[in-house]
Amino acid sequence: MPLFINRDQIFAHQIHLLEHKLRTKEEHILELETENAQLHRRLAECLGKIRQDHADEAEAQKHLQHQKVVQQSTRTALAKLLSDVQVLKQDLREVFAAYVNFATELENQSRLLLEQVGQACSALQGHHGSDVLNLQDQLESLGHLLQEEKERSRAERERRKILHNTLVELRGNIRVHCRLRPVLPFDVGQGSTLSIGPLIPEEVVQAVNDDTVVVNCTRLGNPGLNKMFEFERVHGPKDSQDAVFEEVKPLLTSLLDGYNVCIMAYGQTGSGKTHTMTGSQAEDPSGPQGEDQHGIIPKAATELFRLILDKPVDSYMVEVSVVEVYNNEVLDLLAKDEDGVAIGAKRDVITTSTGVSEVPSLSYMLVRSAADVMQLISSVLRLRTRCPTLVHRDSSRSHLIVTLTVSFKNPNALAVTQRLQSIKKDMQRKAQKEWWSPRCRRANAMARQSGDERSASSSSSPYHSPSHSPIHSSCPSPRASIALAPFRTKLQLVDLAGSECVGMSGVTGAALWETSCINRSLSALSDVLGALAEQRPHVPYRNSKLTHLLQDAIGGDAKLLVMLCVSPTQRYITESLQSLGFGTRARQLVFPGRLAMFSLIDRWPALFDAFQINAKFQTTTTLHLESKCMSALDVTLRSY
Ligand SMILES: Nc1ncnc2c1ncn2[C@@H]1O[C@H](COP(=O)(O)OP(=O)(O)OP(=O)(O)O)[C@@H](O)[C@H]1O
Repeated sequence: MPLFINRDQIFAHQIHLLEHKLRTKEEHILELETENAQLHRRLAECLGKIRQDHADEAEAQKHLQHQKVVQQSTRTALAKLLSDVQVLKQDLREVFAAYVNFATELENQSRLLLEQVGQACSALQGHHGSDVLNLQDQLESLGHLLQEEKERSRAERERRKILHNTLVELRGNIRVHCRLRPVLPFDVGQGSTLSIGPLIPEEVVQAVNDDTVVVNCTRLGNPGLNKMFEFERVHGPKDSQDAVFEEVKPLLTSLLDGYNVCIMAYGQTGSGKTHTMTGSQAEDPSGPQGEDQHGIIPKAATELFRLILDKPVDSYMVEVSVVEVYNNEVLDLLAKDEDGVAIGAKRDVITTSTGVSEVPSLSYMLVRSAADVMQLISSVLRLRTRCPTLVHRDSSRSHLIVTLTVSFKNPNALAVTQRLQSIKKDMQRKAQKEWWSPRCRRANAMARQSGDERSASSSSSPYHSPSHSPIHSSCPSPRASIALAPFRTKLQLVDLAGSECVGMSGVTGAALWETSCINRSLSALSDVLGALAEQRPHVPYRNSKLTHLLQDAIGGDAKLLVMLCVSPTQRYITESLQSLGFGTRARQLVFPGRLAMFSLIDRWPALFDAFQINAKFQTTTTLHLESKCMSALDVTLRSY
């Protein structure tokens, strides 16, 4: 069989072999290239490392160089320091040597000086010993004199204090303050047909200073005539509620001192009585209006509880009663029916056997804070009788009397207040029976100053009889007289109904009857003040329920403050003059205060005993007080 070798196959085989070889070579080349690349990379790394080593070496060289420099400078500094230390050591040695020298020298000098002083002293004692002793004696006696002077000035200060308190107390038994309200829109508006004034309100009443009001009466047919009225304090239209209360505040202290206190607002309708007593939002005096807008009642309650806070815990208890006097009837505004609804029950006023006015079955509420008081009052104020008048659309037609009764449990306070109460009753008795003669008083004082105290006091003054002295005779010893029951004083806060005339208020029918009742009770109040001022034996307290209710607060040693509220415009000039006249008459009650002053002079010894003041001081104080009282009386009499 022929052997055919296909050339194409051979070529193909060779090509295949060659391609295989070529691939193998190419793979070998690739491997070599990869190896070459790795070698290149390692070479680069080695080169980098060598470069880094070079840099590190350079840095180390630099550092070494720096170290060498530092070493060099340290060595130099150390050498300098060593030389300085050597110098300092040398200096120190020199200073120490100098100090030793100086100390030795000083010691020598001191010794020398001491010797000289000793020599001088012995020389002085030898020559002037008696002078020194004299000087010492003089110094000692001057010390004694100084001590005596100090003692005298202390006693004088005490004396002044007693005198001041007494005079303030006696002068202040009745005070009249006046408050002018600002001109308000209703001073023109409605009722202009009845108005006697012009449409543009003309201010005719003005406060000229702190204690004087002037009324321009030109339009009343007195051309160019100005009437002047003086009161203890006059508040102008710009005076705030706070300023008004500031003048009233001291009465709260008197209340806790054991005196009955009454603060009443008097004036025609719309003159600002309710604003002054309760604040303008009368039915919610504890409400959102600022405290500076509160009237005397809330502020007095706050002050009372503030004062009580300073006293021992639980030594005082405060109860509130609220009544209104309407058409000469007393209505208990705290009385409630079975359902607890306030009804304003009718009550009566009586005078007890001890001469105190009382309202049987009157409701009292125990209060523990001013907020309690105001909550109570605001809850009953809506019951108060009101009626719109031509002058004031929210006119109160009744007298509102808020009474805070304070009960004292403190026996010391009780002792003092009981003594004062006894004196008060005694003075009231005497003031009603007898009339004081200035000439006799002056004779008494002069007689007593010349030492004849006993004869003067027993012969001419009706107030000197020991039988009338509550402390000497009618009262048992002070301690024995202290009753166990708590002692009570009353703070009566009164918002009187308006004192306007019927024509001005424009009321008719039932309201006319109301107005007539209001005017009658106010005139009864005026009569009571008049009777007290004139020292009439009978004071007509019982002519009206209002005066009967306020009996304990008017006269005697009770403190009464009448706040006259006055509208400033021409339209109300007649009412304003009437109010100012009422205030002026009330002020004349100062006179019984003077009587009380002399009644008290008779009782200085008893009072001094009560307060354990020593005998020598009693004598000097009595003489001093009497002479002061006499001059105060002379001034008063001249002003009458
Ligand atoms: N000093 C005052 N400052 C600002 N407003 C006042 C002042 N006094 C009174 N007023 C305002 O005058 C108005 C009448 O005052 P208020 O109700 O106090 O009179 P009133 O004398 O109590 O009258 P009434 O006897 O008729 O009850 C009220 O709107 C009150 O806010």
